[in-house]
Amino acid sequence: RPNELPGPFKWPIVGNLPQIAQVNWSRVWHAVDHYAKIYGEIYGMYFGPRYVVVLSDPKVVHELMKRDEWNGRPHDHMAKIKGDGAVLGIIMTDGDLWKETRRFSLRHLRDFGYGRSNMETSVMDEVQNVVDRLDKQIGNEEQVLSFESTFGPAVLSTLWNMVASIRTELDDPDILRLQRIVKETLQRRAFGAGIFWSFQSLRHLFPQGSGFAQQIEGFNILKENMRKVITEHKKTRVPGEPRDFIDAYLEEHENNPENPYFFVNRYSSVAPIVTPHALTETVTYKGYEIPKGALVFINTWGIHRNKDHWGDPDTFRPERFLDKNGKVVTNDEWLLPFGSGKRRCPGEPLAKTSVFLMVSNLLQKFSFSTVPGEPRPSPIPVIGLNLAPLTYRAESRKRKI
Ligand code: HEM
Repeated sequence: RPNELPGPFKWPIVGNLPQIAQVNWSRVWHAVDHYAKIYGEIYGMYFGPRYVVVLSDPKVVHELMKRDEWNGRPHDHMAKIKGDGAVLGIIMTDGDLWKETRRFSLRHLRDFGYGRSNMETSVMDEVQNVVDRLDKQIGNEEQVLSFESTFGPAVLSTLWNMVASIRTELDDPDILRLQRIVKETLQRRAFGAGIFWSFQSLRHLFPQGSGFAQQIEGFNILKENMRKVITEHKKTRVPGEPRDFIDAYLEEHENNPENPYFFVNRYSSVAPIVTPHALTETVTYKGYEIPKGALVFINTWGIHRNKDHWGDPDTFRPERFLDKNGKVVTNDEWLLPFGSGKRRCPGEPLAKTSVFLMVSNLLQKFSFSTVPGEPRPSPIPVIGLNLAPLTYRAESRKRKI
């Protein structure tokens, strides 16, 4: 195409998959960042037939993410399957439906405490549960503990209480099972992960090998669970007196029957998710023409590890976020874990409150260290739509106060 963005040489059919494989096939974001260093702040590459625009400069990201046309989503088959044939929810929709759903969800979640000061109290209750559990597990001695699914259910519980008025116990087997299914299902549809993401129609030929069959099974279990909770709400709700988000939604739906809100996606949104954007129309940017439908990756991995900006990105040095007067710098434009602009993560208040209260309270009471004689916890993440740590073990002891 004339005026095409710079990018690696495109092979017939497979596009840039050989170049991606050459850098790192299983950690695609390394390859994405590798070519950003060669082709600059905005470049294009082909995952098989899928054209992807990669943004690697925070200024460009902040600028473009304010614009509607850069904030679409790819209309993948999976989004439709989740919504029984229609693309629904917040994460995978775009246009008016997305705007309305996002506005509706945030407005009504706020009615039930989301982002308000009492949310902190609720998160603190959950943090206390984790502290109590560790306290019991550690006893009077130090213990080597395995950390997996330790924090997820605590964060989920706060959200679930606002959505469905259900408080979940930390070791509730149903919640742990659902959390595992969400994790496994998301891991199977990790973007950029493998040939099946690039050539989506191969799923019909290899339903098992592509993970397609397992994803459908996972989503069906989640939907089944949501349906049960919704049916229960329908039976017990009092019109005009919504107890939680589901009641508010049902009320809206009753008053506007043709209104297509739905929130099957809600469950999977509990995980931090970086989903590719898609261009809703053909755009010209700095003289380059970028076609409608092109996917957009925000190279946050590369931005967060940019040596020119951070100096020593791999060193744990939290004081880098303090200014000369010891105050926390909150507006570093190079730090965008929650994305930027119109689709910026709406879970940020809950995520930040949970991480702060969880980490500070645990470290106040306990100390954690590596286990002598065992390898350090692996820095290699498990890839879902987000990157999560593998299960790890840590020597855990109570602090002497
Ligand atoms: C540390 C935790 C979290 C991180 C780092 C994170 C990060 C992100 C990022 C990068 C996006 C993509 C933004 C984009 O498409 O441009 C996103 C979207 C989203 N996140 Fe989070 N998130 C976290 C926790 C949460 C939580 C706890 C919730 C639920 C309350 C949540 C709900 C969502 C939703 C619904 C979207 C889709 C927004 C949209 O498409 O309009 N996130 N998140």
